[in-house]
Amino acid sequence: MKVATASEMRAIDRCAIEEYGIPGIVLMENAGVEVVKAAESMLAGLVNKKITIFAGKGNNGGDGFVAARHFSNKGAKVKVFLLGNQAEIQGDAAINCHIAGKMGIDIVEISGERDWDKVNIATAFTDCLIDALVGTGFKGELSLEMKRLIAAMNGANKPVLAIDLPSGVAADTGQVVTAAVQATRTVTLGLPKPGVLLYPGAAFTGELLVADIGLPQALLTGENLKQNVLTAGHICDVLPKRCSDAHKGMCGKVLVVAGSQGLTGAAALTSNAALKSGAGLVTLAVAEGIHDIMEIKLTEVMTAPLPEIAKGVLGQAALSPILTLAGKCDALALGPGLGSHAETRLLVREILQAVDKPLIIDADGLNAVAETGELLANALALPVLTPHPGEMARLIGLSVDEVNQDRIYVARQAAEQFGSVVVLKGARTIVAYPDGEVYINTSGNAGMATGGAGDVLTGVIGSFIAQGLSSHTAAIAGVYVHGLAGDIAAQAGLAGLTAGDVLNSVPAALLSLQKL
Ligand SMILES: NC(=O)C1=CN([C@@H]2O[C@H](COP(=O)(O)OP(=O)(O)OC[C@H]3O[C@@H](n4cnc5c(N)ncnc54)[C@H](O)[C@@H]3O)[C@@H](O)[C@H]2O)[C@@H](O)CC1
Ligand SMILES: [K+]
Repeated sequence: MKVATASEMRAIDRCAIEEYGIPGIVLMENAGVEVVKAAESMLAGLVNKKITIFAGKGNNGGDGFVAARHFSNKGAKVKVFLLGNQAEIQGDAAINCHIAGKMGIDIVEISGERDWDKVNIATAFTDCLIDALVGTGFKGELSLEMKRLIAAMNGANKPVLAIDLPSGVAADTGQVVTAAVQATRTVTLGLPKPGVLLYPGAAFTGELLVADIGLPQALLTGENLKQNVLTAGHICDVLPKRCSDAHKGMCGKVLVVAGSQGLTGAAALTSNAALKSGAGLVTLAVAEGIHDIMEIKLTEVMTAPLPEIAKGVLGQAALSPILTLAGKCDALALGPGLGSHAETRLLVREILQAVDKPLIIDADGLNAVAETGELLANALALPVLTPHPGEMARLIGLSVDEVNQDRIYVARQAAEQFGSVVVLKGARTIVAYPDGEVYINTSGNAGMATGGAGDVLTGVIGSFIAQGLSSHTAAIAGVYVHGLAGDIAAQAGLAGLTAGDVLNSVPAALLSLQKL
């Protein structure tokens, strides 16, 4: 499913109205009806239920007035609190406000303190609150009255249904500057907005329903919409398959260049993840000082000792053997736990210049890339970069906060700048491509915020590339499978989930996707 920004959604609405001739008031009617359906199922019926609607003066409030009518028709007791005066409402929202008034629905214009008393009484005795304050038209800082209403709703301890997105959540980024409605359920209209998928907005959204409000499918699936929700449907048909007479040499060979003194686990996790996600042969190239340890740690992975400049630290002398090993492999996973020695960074840059195999670059490999990103533009296959927000911040010279404020924008910029697929890790990992296409991942959980989880992801993506997937497909497949493996592992409990648990659940994740 596509994801639409506020301006894209406005353009879709406009096109539906002006080009297709669907009256805006029909869309608003459909939106209100869908909201009522969602409330009806949330409350297990509406007869005699007390419903309190908080409406703004825009079209989000208009949806609320439509819902008020249908709630009333279904036997609910409805009260609408309007933030402003009825006379200020315009267009379709004004028409629906007028009809609701004609139907005898109690509409309270919030102006003085006595109205706030009414708000407090209503929220105390209501069965459900409807947030129709503001949707995609939210701009700037919340007004004081809006903040006060949001506090009243959040303090009521009642089920809250938000229309389109919880008021206070920025539609395009998911940012919550001061406050936002904490919804139990959100009915988003037409297409999800980034704000209901990205954190912190996603945490305010509650259960997310996407409502069909009658917009033409062609508008909801247009190629101009560059954001997508990444789900199993995108990848279950493209995952690598083994033929029944397969032998190990046919199933993808991965070279992992990773690990250093004190960071041997990263190398082990990446290599094992490549095997667990189906690669036939995996070779780990490490500094000779840690080679014996890796031989003990790893059973199925082959290991290659390389010249070192200090114990466990690779330098430029490792270039030639790495290129020889890479020549025999289908993909190269570079970076986890390599360390930040200046000569190791130099080695990474030399590898990037000389290697002619598809690359996935993570962790310390990325820090080397930050200095000479243009090297990637000439890579044979589209490289895949997998930064966490800290690494992304270093890659593009922003702070971590700036990265997290607009994860889609930042990932997209980096993909364009480095001519690579960029996987910006974190809750709701973003996969961005140089042409601006973006996927927002939906698998995974908070238990995966644990050391080594990223190393596993690198191994999975490297393995998929080695098994013949394009970097383009391997990135989204790897991200989704990795999250799903984490979800399977989390069935035994979120707390204490380890990267090793994620790794061990990769085969089960692949199996469950094959069954779809
Ligand atoms: N044809 C359409 O455009 C449709 C729009 N729909 C609804 O309309 C919404 C968008 O409507 P609008 O563009 O009218 O905008 P909204 O209704 O989302 O917001 C505009 C209102 O919010 C207030 N507001 C904005 N920022 C504020 C802030 N920081 N503090 C306090 N108040 C603030 C404005 O003063 C105005 O009253 C969608 O989210 C959706 O719910 C649906 O009815 C479907 C059809
Ligand atoms: K809302």
